[in-house]
Amino acid sequence: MLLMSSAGGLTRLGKMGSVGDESQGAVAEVVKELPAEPHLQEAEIREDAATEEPVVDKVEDTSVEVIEEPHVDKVKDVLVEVIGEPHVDKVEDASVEVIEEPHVDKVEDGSVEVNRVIEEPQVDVVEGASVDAVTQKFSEVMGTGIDEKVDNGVMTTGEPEVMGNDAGVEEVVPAPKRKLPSVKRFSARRSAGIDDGNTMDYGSVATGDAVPDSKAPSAIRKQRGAHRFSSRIGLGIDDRDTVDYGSVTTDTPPKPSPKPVETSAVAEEAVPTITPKKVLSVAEREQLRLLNIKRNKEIVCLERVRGKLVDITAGLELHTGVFSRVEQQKLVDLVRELQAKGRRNELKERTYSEPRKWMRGKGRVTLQFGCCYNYAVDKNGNPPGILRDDVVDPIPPLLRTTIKRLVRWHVLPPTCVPDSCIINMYEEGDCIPPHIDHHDFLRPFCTLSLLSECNIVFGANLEILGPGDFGGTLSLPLPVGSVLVLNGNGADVAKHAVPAVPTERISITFRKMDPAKVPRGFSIDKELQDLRPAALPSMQPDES
Ligand SMILES: O=C(O)CCC(=O)C(=O)O
Ligand SMILES: [Fe+2]
Repeated sequence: MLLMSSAGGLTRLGKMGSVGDESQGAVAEVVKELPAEPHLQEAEIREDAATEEPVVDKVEDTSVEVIEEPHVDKVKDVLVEVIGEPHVDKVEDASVEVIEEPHVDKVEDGSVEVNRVIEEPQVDVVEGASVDAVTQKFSEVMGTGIDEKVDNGVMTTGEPEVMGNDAGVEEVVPAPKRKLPSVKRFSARRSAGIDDGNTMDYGSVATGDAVPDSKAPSAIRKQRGAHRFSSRIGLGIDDRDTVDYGSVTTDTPPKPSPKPVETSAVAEEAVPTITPKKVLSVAEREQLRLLNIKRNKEIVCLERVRGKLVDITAGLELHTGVFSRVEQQKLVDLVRELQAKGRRNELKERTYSEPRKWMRGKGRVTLQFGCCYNYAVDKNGNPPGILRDDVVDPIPPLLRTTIKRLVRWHVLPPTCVPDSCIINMYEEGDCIPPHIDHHDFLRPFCTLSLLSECNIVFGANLEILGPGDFGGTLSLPLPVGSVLVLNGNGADVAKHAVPAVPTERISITFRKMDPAKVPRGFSIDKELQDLRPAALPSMQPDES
């Protein structure tokens, strides 16, 4: 199998409920020193700058506030307390998928297997049609590496680099080799409250042909109840039989080869024929793109929450290979350009925020578009949430294009098109502390990763182990160019955090505002209305 999910290694971090009596004091100490949520201090730090107040005092206040479960005025029907972030004033009807015993198929030698069903998009499938064959054929036609090969963990991404307009292509650059994140196991035994000292394999992110950790030979086998994931299966394409799929049709027929010029000197020799590259149509490129996106919708993480086993990450989806290298570079260039503008005060005041940094894990640069999100009660007494009377800059064109792509490429549903975004610029050591995204934003929302891979940690109760160090039940690598979609329990039961990043990273979080909470005078961009997902590859063979 050539296609594989490049993401989804899972590791378990920390210990659930391990803050015992003796360590609690120490942890509390650490937390007191910690900036709880860099954004929390944004407004205050700006004020500090004006008033010359020491920043540390403010940070201590905020940090303490965070471990005291602020802002949770009302939590109804939610099996987990929202600690740490923030700003969840009211959680209503949060759906919690409680996995009752009948859903646990097997408990044998400590193993727990849970049936999960992959949402499979509807697709017309031609029996025996093979993605490999088609991508190979595309590859031959284009003369560039579209096929995807996995060799010792190094994958050549199949996708040619695409530049140009939204759907079209102006330039094709060979894709780079990139290392696959290793597939790691995590033990759900303890998080599921089954602490018998044995490690078990459970819930590894399904990865198609990804090679599991050698110490975890059964990481994939044990998912018998669940479906193994591959983008092919995710697309409803059964590739068990590989059939050569015939030629690829294009809108632009190839130009005839130039006739070889005969000269007396070479008349008898074979003259090489120049084979022109076929130009794929926009539609074909789009289909190819869809085939190359890997969609992991089976991220399972069981925790016992108030006595019940809960899949706290149900609803999470990791889409990898979404944005090409060139597209990523354009986004990075834009972010840097916006940062430069922010520094020159060329953006609206609350669009750009660059908090003072004074310790590891303190402060990320952020850029907000569409709305101003207030992370903590500000100097005017505004509560956390969208500030209805503050304006920030509108979403820049490239980010609007990115939103359109996310919908068209089946990453986000057309029913929840983002109308706001926040860019997080992490320098080495920066982090985002445990939080649940505010309910002024609808679900699902998503985060695009750029520049470097890092882990995001999930858990019903994330531990603060030190500055920028958070322990949770699940640590999920976020490859560059990937998009993590947060929904369901994954958005509302599990908290998430990004521990101190090893190297510079940018993420862009796209969210749709609750229509009742949008800034006054806000109107949705026409460009973002009536978006439709692209038709999925139909795999019809060429009949010519
Ligand atoms: O940087 C990330 O991947 C996560 C960002 C995030 O959690 C947020 O913006 O709310
Ligand atoms: Fe978040």
